[in-house]
Amino acid sequence: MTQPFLKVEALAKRYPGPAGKPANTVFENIHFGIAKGEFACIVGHSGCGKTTILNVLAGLDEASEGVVIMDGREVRGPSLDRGVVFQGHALLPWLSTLKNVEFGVRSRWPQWTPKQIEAHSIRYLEMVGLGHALHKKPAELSGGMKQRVGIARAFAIQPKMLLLDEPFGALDALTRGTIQDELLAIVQATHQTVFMITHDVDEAILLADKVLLMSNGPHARIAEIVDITMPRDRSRATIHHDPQYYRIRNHLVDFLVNRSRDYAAGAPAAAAHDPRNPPLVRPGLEGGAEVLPLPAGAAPAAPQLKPVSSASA
Ligand SMILES: Nc1ncnc2c1ncn2[C@@H]1O[C@H](COP(=O)(O)OP(=O)(O)OP(=O)(O)O)[C@@H](O)[C@H]1O
Repeated sequence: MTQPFLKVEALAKRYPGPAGKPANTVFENIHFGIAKGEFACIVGHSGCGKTTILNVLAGLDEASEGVVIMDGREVRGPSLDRGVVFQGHALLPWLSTLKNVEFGVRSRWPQWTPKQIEAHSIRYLEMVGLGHALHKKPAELSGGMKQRVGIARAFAIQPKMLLLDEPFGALDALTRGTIQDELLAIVQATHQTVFMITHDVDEAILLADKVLLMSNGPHARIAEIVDITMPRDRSRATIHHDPQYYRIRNHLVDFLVNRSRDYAAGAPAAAAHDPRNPPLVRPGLEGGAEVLPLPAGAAPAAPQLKPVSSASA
């Protein structure tokens, strides 16, 4: 089997317990892979450790155990190979939109001339619809515009991997939808490899090739990996017409409402044994699970989810 572009093996994060008490294990036994050009979303309840995992992938935090390999090399510390967009936009307030993007571009290609840096930066700002706001300062921008600058800045350094920590979490629904569409278009055009945290199941289905479902903490793990096999040319306006949409959505929502807790309690996927429901999930290797195809005749109208392996991309 070919190695995934990003490989996460046996990752764990533990914080020391109070004197004499055992360590607090946030998550452990985390295994997954992301292929080049793949868009992976991670979903799970608050506090299960999603941001910690993203920070470890970014090289901004260290895991207590395990290893992250990207493009054949172990991740040890931050690098311009990985672009990060946080929920808070993290722009430099004294610099204009353009200068904020140029800052990253200059660090990436220090040998470029100012003209090259400017042209490259403008191209990415235009991609997110900010060609008209190049010289505005962050304070003059709306929340959505600031987040667009963050996205343009991250894409402009052409990272090998883009890490997005709930980038649209603070935006109103309309703005969020528009930027989701823009992100979808840019990712389709650039074939960017992406790891994104979201709490929004619909956002995950719209954007992702696969969704990693984390069980509740402590001792959280990747309980299931769901391949989103709907055609890649998705749009918010039409995605719910796809016959797979509600089956996948119900599966993800049911995980968050019921199974995430069951996995945490050590009794995963009780629904899988209910004869009224076709088996959908079975535990996989190393703490993951596979989403299985429907048995023949179980739900003739619903196209099947592609089987996935828990420990590889
Ligand atoms: N310094 C620390 N000491 C002990 N526990 C910590 C420390 N820092 C973080 N944690 C714990 O690690 C857990 C994971 O935090 P993290 O922010 O990664 O979760 P999350 O899934 O991203 O949550 P959210 O969805 O709310 O952003 C939390 O339960 C938090 O209490």
